[in-house]
Amino acid sequence: MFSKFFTKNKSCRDEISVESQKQISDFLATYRSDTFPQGLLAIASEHSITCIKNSVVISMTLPFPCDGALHEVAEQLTELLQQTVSFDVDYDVVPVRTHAIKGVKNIIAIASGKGGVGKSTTAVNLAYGLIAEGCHVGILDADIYGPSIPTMLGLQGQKPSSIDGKLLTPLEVNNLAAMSIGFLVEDTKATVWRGPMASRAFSQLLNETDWPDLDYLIVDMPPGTGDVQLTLAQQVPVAGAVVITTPQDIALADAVKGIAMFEQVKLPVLGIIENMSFHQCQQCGHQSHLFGEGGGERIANNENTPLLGQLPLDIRIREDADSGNSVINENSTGELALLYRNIARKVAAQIYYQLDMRSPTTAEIVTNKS
Ligand SMILES: Nc1ncnc2c1ncn2[C@@H]1O[C@H](COP(=O)(O)OP(=O)(O)OP(=O)(O)O)[C@@H](O)[C@H]1O
Repeated sequence: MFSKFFTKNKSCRDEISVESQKQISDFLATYRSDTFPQGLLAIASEHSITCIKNSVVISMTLPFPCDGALHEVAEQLTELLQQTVSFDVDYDVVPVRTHAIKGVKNIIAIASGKGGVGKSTTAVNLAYGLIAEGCHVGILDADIYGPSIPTMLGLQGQKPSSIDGKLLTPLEVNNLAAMSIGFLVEDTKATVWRGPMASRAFSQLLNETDWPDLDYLIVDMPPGTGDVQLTLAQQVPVAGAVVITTPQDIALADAVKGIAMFEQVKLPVLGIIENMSFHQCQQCGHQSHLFGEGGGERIANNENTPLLGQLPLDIRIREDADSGNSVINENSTGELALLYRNIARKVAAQIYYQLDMRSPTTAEIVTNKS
């Protein structure tokens, strides 16, 4: 559970007019958006409306992090009522599959059929995006042969400690718990490992880390669809996988192989992210589709999986990744940060709508199948 937006101060509660109460309730009952396709109230529990120091506060518990989406609702209500409206939310994320990784609720695998498409960069920014949306997140670098997460988090050269001599304490940066083989061995040593050795090392990393309480653990998978990737996909109790691609035909063909690999091991695919979709001119705003256009959408349609978002080829993303920073930590409401946050929220929403038994849509899918 995670409480935000507001510190409750029960001593200064005012009366809220019946008319305002009704206006808010009507608005919430009919509100629909990408994040809340069935409405906000359909997934909220314990909802109440109070007025504190002349501001309206809507309290509720929701099943996935969505601060950004609630911010939009609050803005619209503030406009409607001509009075400040904010949310006081608890997020109650639950594990959608049983597993033995202590502290971790849901594992999300970030994969790509092809190397160099920006999988690790996207994994890091999605992790920060989920934190910005209001939940607790960790990242595990499973890219045993080319661990880049330590550099992208600005943690190169740092080593995890151990309190009991058995479990490793993950490193932490900007509220993100992180573990990587790159913290433990030199890059050159890991690259010569053969398949079984690599998957053993990964399994130790996953199971012998003392993870704090995490709503989501992002696992940055090694690129490709070979034996190592297949073994890892089977080894990790993944809730769902996200496939990163660029718009080139060759990357798209490999992304389709990635989706097929997850289907083979019966892991749900949450959707596709198209990275480096376009370049936007800083001066005139013109968008050039350097690597082709519409490919991510096409394969999403063909594979019957959502296109979770399209990210630009942008020098700020590259510079931040190289210097251990993130556009989200620099400005969590900047244009690029919001793109990542929207995608992160969609990933969390997909887990709920597709796989969480509390969701009416999950129940529907299960009922239809049986
Ligand atoms: N949207 C983007 N805009 C600009 N540069 C990007 C973007 N996404 C990734 N990059 C840059 O592209 C390079 C490759 O990215 P990254 O290491 O994340 O790819 P990867 O798919 O994880 O690679 P590998 O397959 O080797 O693990 C990095 O220099 C990164 O900063």
